[in-house]
Amino acid sequence: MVSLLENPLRIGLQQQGMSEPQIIVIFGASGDLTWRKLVPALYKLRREGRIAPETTIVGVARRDWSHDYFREQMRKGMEEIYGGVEPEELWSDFVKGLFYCSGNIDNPQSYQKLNTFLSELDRQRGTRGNRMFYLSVAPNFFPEAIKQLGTARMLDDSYKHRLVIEKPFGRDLASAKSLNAVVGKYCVEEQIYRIDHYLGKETVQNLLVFRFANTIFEPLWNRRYVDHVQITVAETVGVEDRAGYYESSGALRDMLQNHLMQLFCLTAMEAPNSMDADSIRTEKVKVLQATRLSDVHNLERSAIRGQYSSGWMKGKPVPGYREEPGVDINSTTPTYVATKFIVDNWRWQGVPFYLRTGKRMPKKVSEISIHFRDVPSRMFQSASQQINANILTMRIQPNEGISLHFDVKMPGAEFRTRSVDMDFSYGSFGIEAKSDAYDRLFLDCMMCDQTLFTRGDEVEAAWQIVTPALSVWDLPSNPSLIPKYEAGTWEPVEAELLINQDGRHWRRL
Ligand SMILES: NC(=O)C1=CN([C@@H]2O[C@H](COP(=O)(O)OP(=O)(O)OC[C@H]3O[C@@H](n4cnc5c(N)ncnc54)[C@H](OP(=O)(O)O)[C@@H]3O)[C@@H](O)[C@H]2O)C=CC1
Ligand SMILES: O=C1O[C@H](COP(=O)(O)O)[C@@H](O)[C@H](O)[C@H]1O
Repeated sequence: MVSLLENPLRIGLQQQGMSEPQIIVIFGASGDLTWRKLVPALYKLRREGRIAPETTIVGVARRDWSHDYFREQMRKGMEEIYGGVEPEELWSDFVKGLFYCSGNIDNPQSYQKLNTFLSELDRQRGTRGNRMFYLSVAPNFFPEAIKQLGTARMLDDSYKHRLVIEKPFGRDLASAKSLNAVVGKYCVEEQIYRIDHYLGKETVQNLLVFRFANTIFEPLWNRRYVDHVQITVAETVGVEDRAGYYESSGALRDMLQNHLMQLFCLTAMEAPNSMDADSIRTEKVKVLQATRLSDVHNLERSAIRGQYSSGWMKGKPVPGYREEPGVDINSTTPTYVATKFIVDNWRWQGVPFYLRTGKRMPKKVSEISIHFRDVPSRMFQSASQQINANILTMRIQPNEGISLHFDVKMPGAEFRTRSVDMDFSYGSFGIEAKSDAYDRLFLDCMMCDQTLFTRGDEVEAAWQIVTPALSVWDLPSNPSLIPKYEAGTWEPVEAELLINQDGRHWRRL
C-alpha cells in the first residue's frame, strides 16, 4: 500500500474548488434516477465541501408531495443504497435545502408557480438567481419542458441559467436534430449540458491524459502499428424494472450511440488544441464525421443485434428478455449490439474499430483494447503455441487501470516466449477511481465547465453513424430472426462472425 504522503494521485484531490450557491431544479424528482443517483451525488459533494452550504434542491413532479415527504423519500433512497446517511448532522442541514414543488410539465401555470417559489428561495437561501434545470424525465418530455421554461423566461440569463438534459438525446438523427432546434430556440449552446455519465468516470477522463500527456504512445497510435481496436461494455444486469423505457430503446440507443461512442471518440480523436470544452468537442465531432459502419448495405458485416434468452447467472436461473416484466413476448428489442466502424482519415484508414455491448453477459466489464500489429517475422516459439500480439488495455471498470500485454523470454536454454502484463491499477494507490460520475458532472455544470458534456453537433454526428442500422432494425421484423444468446454467455454467434470474418476474435474477458 502506498502511503498518503507519497501517493501522487492524492495531490490533485486537494486542489479543487467550491461551486457558487445555486438552486438545482430537478424535473422528475419522484423518479428512479433522482433518489438513486442525483440526490446522493449532491450529498456526496456537500460532504466533501465541494458545494456551497446554500445550495438548494427543488424537486418537481406531478405527485402531490410535501417538502417533508420528499425529504423522507430521499433519505430512504440513501438508506437503500448506502445503508444510511453519514454524518447525521450534515444530512439534517442538507435536507433543509431540499424542497418539492408539484407541477405538470405540460402546464404553464406550474412554471409560474415554480418561478415564484424559486425567487422566494433566492431570498431565503442566498442563491442569487443561479439556477440549474435538470430534466430527469422521459425523453418525450424534453421538448415541452424546454419550450415551457423558455416561454416562462426562466432560461433568459445565459450566465445564471443552465439546462441539463439526461440521455437519450433523441432516438435517431431526425429527432436529435429537432430537439437541438428546440434547445437552440430558447438557449445558447453555452447553457446546455447534455449528460453522458460515462464522461464523468475517472477512467474515461484518464483516456485524454493517457493519450495526450505521454509521448511514448502517440507514435504507435495509428494505422502503421495498430491492427484493430475493441471497445466492450458488458453488463450482468438484465432490463430490471425499466422495460417501459428499454422496449423503445434497446442496446444501440441505450448504450452504444452514447457511452461506447464517447469511448470511441476519446480513443480515436486527434489531440485537441487545448483542454477547453470546445477544442475537445470539436475533435470528437471531426472523428465522428470521418466514421461510418463498415458496410451499410450488408448489415451482417457491420452491425449485429442480439437478445438474451433464459440462462444462468451466478448459479441461478434467470428469465429471457421476453419473459421479463413489461416486455412484449414477441419483442424484437436488442439487448446486445456489436458494430464494426471504419474511420476514413489518415490516422485510422484500414483499422477497424469493433464495439460491443450487452446485458446479461457473464461479467460486468468495460474496456478499450488496442491490438497492435504482429511482428513482421516470427522468430521465437511461444510456450502457449499462440500468436501473441501486443495489446494495450484501458480498463474503465471494474479494476480500473491500464495494462500492456507483451512477450518475454521464458527462463531456460531455449528462446521460448510467453505473454505477461505490465499493469497500472488505480486500486494500488488506495484511490477510489469509480466516482459515481454524477457528482463530477454536477460539479462541472455548477462551475460552467462543459468539457464533459456533449455538444449538439456531436450528438447528431453520432446518430448519423448508427442511423442506417436503426432504420433497418426499426422495421417490423420476424421475432424469430433476432439473434439470441443465453443469459450468462457472451455474444450471439452472428457477432462472433462479424469479427471472425476479418480473421480476428473478440477478447475473452
Ligand atoms: N434510472 C436510471 O438509472 C437512468 C435514467 N436515465 C434517464 O433519466 C431520465 C429519468 O429516468 P427515471 O428517473 O428512471 O424515470 P422514472 O420513470 O423513474 O421517473 C420519471 C419522472 O417523471 C415524472 N413525470 C412524468 N410525467 C410528468 C409530467 N407530465 N410532469 C411532470 N413530471 C412528470 C414522474 O413523476 P410523477 O409521476 O409524479 O409526475 C417521475 O418523477 C430518463 O430520461 C432516463 O432515460 C439515464 C440513465 C440511467
Ligand atoms: O445509461 C445507462 O447506463 C447503465 C450502465 O452504466 P454503468 O455506469 O453501470 O456502466 C445501463 O445499465 C443503463 O441501461 C443505461 O441506461
